[in-house]
Amino acid sequence: MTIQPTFPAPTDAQAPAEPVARVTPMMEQYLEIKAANPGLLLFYRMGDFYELFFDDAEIASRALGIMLTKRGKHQGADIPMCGVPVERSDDYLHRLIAQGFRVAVCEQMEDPAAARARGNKSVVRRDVVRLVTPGTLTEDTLLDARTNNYLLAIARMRGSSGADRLGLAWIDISTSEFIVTECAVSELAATLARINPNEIIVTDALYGDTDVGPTLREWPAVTPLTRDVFDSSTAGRRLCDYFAVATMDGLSAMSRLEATAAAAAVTYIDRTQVGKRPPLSPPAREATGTTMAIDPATRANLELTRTLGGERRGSLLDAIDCTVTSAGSRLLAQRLAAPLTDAGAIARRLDAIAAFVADSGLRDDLRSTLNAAPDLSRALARLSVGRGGPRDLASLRDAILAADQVLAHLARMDEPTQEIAASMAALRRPSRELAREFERALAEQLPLLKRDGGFVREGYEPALDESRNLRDASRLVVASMQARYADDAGVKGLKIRHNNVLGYFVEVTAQHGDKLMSPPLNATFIHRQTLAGQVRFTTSELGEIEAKIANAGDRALGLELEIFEKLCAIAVAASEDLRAAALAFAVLDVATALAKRAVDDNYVRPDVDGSLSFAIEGGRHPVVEQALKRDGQPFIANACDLSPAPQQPSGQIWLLTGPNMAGKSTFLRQNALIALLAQAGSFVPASRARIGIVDRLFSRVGAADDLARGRSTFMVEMVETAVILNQASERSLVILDEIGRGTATFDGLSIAWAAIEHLHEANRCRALFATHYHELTALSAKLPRLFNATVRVKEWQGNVVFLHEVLPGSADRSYGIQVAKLAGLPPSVIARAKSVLAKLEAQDRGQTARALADDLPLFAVPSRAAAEPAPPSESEKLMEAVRALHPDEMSPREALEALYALKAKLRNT
Ligand SMILES: Nc1ncnc2c1ncn2[C@@H]1O[C@H](COP(=O)(O)OP(=O)(O)OP(=O)(O)O)[C@@H](O)[C@H]1O
Repeated sequence: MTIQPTFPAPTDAQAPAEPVARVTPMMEQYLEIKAANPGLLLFYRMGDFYELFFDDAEIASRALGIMLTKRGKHQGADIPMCGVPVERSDDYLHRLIAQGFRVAVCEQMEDPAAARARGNKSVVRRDVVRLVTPGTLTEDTLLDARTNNYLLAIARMRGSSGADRLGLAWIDISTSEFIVTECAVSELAATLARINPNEIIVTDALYGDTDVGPTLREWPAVTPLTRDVFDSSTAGRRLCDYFAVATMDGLSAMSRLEATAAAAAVTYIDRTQVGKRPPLSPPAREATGTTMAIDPATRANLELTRTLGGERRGSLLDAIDCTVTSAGSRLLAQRLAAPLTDAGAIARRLDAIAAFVADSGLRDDLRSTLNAAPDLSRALARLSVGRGGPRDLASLRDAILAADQVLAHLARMDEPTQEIAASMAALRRPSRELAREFERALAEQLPLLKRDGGFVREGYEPALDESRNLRDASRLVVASMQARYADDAGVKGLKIRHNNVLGYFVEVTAQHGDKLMSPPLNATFIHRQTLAGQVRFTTSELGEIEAKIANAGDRALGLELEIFEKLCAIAVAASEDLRAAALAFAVLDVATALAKRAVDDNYVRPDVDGSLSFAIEGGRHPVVEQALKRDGQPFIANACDLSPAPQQPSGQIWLLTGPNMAGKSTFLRQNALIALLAQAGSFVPASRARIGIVDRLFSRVGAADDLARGRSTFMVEMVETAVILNQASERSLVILDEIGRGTATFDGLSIAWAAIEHLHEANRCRALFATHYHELTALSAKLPRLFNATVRVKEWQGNVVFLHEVLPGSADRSYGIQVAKLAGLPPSVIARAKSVLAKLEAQDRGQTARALADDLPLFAVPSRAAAEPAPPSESEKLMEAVRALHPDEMSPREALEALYALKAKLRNT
């Protein structure tokens, strides 16, 4: 089966399109397979190498830095070729996938001898056994153990309200996770940023769409596919087929849109694995609005899982992650990426952490057991797609043993919390008999590959023991032959050796060669090879023994492989229970790790509820605090209260002024991160925290151009600010750092001014606003929920000392020149800057601002209703309805229904 992208993908390497005339049979076969796999590089197996030809060869040699050679001619021209050794192909695949290529792996499907037997011109049968794409990897060597590897499918349909809706389905085949949800087109960017898929599949119509296309093109690996993969009328059948069930009822109640995306995802997996179906959990439906919405810019700015430079080190995840298993690390990353909005669910996570904070002995015991437990879900996934090895079977056995140890530790708890109790139930699910069977079957030392044999324990299978004994006995015979031959020939140094070309052979040094080649010894020793220092012989007796050894060895290996398949089938049949146990390990790892972080770094349990509170005492920035600690510096804790009156005397919007380098940005980010950690179900770096559920987190911090999209620094800043002012609700938390600084002073001041008024009057959200425009502090006189705060510094002998303390009030100056002096600007420039500043200050910009605050009508910000455009006329509605149709994505029946609906609308106008 082949994937048929309907557009020339960037990785497309086209073989020549001319008719295949007078080409060698092998080239004919190559071109046929290549044509059936457009858009993919073809790894064409030839002996110990995968070879690439034509454009593929040129692309791969450039991408991998390997030599480009040529082999034969095609249509009179040389055929470019390059190759990678099969043994190291994973490494090359990894590099190609990382660069956005997709690869079709074509294997030899028969022994070359079998092809030769068919005739001289016969070509070895070959077939594509697997398409390697970024979202469908299962090999450990190609995966990052600590992150999920998601394939995500997006389907589009017209929602009941008339607006387009998107159905999303995402799968990690290396862990079997399968989730579906729906979202609006406007939510797509944030949802994708949260899931962070490694590959996205869509219809080519959606890829080229003006609404959705630009968001998709931000992602490196998007694979457009033909419409049939996203056909909603066959979605149910394809899902039933994949899960081998008769009806979809048991597969959770998905919407039609979700089912369409889910079916597309499983169809693609089916195709890339070429018929092997990795077992997947039934699709779990993620209800909309259950997670905190965080747009991509905020996610990037807050450096949740990666820093702005793309590193894991220095991110929030890196700072708090002390999990001991890869699955735990993946789960923690997922939780941070998708904080919850349900206070009950958050409390369940926090209860588990609290239990492990309270009992350090239990926590340590669990962590050391988990540390030794294998990555169960990935081992299981490899086994189920036929790429597992003996060590994966051992992983299953060891995981079940570890489950018993974990249960024994947890039995010490008087009353396990709900999350812990659920994990315990999951750990009891896998059959213990499976572990015992594997224990009986598997040897102590295991080879990596099953084809190496030797992994079944002696005594497990009598027939296997018999073959092995025969093989080993024959080897002993060979050893005794060596002594006998040495005696017969009178050559002490005679040796019997083995290699893959000659098999067993007798070897003597060159000086004894003639003796063995002359009568009478030449009747026994048949000359095979003369090397510089040695001469090699065989004997008929040696040939017979060799055949016996080979037969017994082959039979032993055959039996071992049969046993492997049997054990594999047992494991796959138990996969649901094993997956549940794998998740329980991860949950316990995360809970104990967060408990350890809480104890080590002094984090507290936050109160998360349905209020609009935001009261942090002694708050710290988790990443900066750790960095300072490494340098032996203390972090100065700060409070922040954005709760609505009457609980607090300040205000829901804090306007933070203060000198450069004082710690404004740190303060803003730490409060956003505390809210995020709390809702992800973690303790937080503070001495007390009460947080009313935040539905969306917005930030506008830092400045970077987006030249790739043709946006200047200021444009990026304004686009992000626009999103906030248009979308933030009363439940949102907004942090804005120095908006307006990227343009002329008065333009910037005016924009910042108007933005604060809008946040106060229209959005009514909780917000922190840092600025160098001290004029803005005048606004607090008019806006009752605006509160001025400042970061304290001390001046000492003309220098500025940063105290990093946030206090009520406003800064009178920025100390920019002092900071510039600290940074080493030439003294002449500093002196000149001081005199310019003195002149500017004499003009007193503050006066103007105060006048503005007095003059402007307070409610100059239009209310939401007033800002809304007039309702559309009937004919506009009709035109909108036509525009929203996507004929390429409709079945004939849907198209007909749409046509009737339009006629009905026309009658209403
Ligand atoms: N609460 C704190 N305790 C100790 N050190 C801090 C604290 N806050 C910030 N710092 C230190 O001060 C440095 C500057 O902080 P930050 O970038 O937040 O300042 P800023 O006021 O936003 O500066 P600018 O206005 O120049 O952007 C940080 O890198 C950190 O090392």
